[in-house]
Amino acid sequence: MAAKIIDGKAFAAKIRGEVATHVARLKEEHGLTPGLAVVLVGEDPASQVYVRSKGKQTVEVGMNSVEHKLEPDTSEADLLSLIERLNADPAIHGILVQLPLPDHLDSDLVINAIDPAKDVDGFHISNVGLLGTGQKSMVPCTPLGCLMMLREEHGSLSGLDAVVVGRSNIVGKPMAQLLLGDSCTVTIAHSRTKDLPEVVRRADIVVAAVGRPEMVPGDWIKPGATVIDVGINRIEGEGGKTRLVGDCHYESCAAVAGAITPVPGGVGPMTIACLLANTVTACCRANGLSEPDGLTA
Ligand SMILES: Nc1nc(=O)c2c([nH]1)NC[C@@H]1CN(c3ccc(C(=O)N[C@@H](CCC(=O)O)C(=O)O)cc3)C=[N+]21
Repeated sequence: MAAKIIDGKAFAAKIRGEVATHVARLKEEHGLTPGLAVVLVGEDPASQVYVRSKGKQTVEVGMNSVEHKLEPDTSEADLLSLIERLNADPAIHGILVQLPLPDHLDSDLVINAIDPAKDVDGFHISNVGLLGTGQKSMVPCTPLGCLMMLREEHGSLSGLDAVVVGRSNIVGKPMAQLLLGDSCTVTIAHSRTKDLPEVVRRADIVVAAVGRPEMVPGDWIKPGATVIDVGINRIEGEGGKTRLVGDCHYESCAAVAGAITPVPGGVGPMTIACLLANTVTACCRANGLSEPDGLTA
């Protein structure tokens, strides 16, 4: 059996279309233009690529995009004062500080300095707590994108066995909370998990978010399971060229899974679409307006 390939690129384009419709309505009916500020400290080339593509897509859906590029040796005090300014700026509805930050900056401190209402990454401790208790929050973009694809694929997720491989604060933990919120039976597995292959084999839904290239082989996958591959790893390919691979071994997993997300073109584009969706949601909440349906968890 060959798996259905979940087209994250097409799904993300659909989400961006819905976001654009809401942005147009906010402008027309309320004179509001959602604004997203992206803060990048240092010059990591991969980060610069993401920041550029976020900025481009933000403008394409009709929102304002502001980029702050800071020197790699920027002090914590300077970064915190920029965040304070953005917190106080009524034209800015979403703030994203690109991670990882250089080592001399305390990322927990920096993230928790963002106004939770503008924390479109959903990384502030208030948003983490709200999500964990089932209250309205800003939901982290990558897990939100994964949830949207899973709901589209399955309809109801109720009662399904879900295994999340990886326990990071940005993907694994919030992903597990969202799956639990949709009534899955959730296991969080990680590098110390005993009998990892056996644990993964139980799952109707596998979300791989460990950051290790092609770590999950097809013979760990239950036939017919849905595989969501969050990994984006650049590895050495043939002839010295680099290529992108996920955390799952695509060929072998696709041979047994019922459905699978490719890398690239799966979770990555959905992450950016959800960032735009979160910015519209934040703008609506900030102005006491009803928020778009279907763009939140
Ligand atoms: N505060 C913060 N929030 C983030 O959301 C965040 C971050 N920091 N730091 C860096 C990571 C990385 N990230 C990606 C988003 C989309 C693609 C994406 O669209 N990738 C394309 C391929 C891109 C390529 O070809 O390199 C795809 O998967 O199809 C990739 C990576 C968001 N991140």
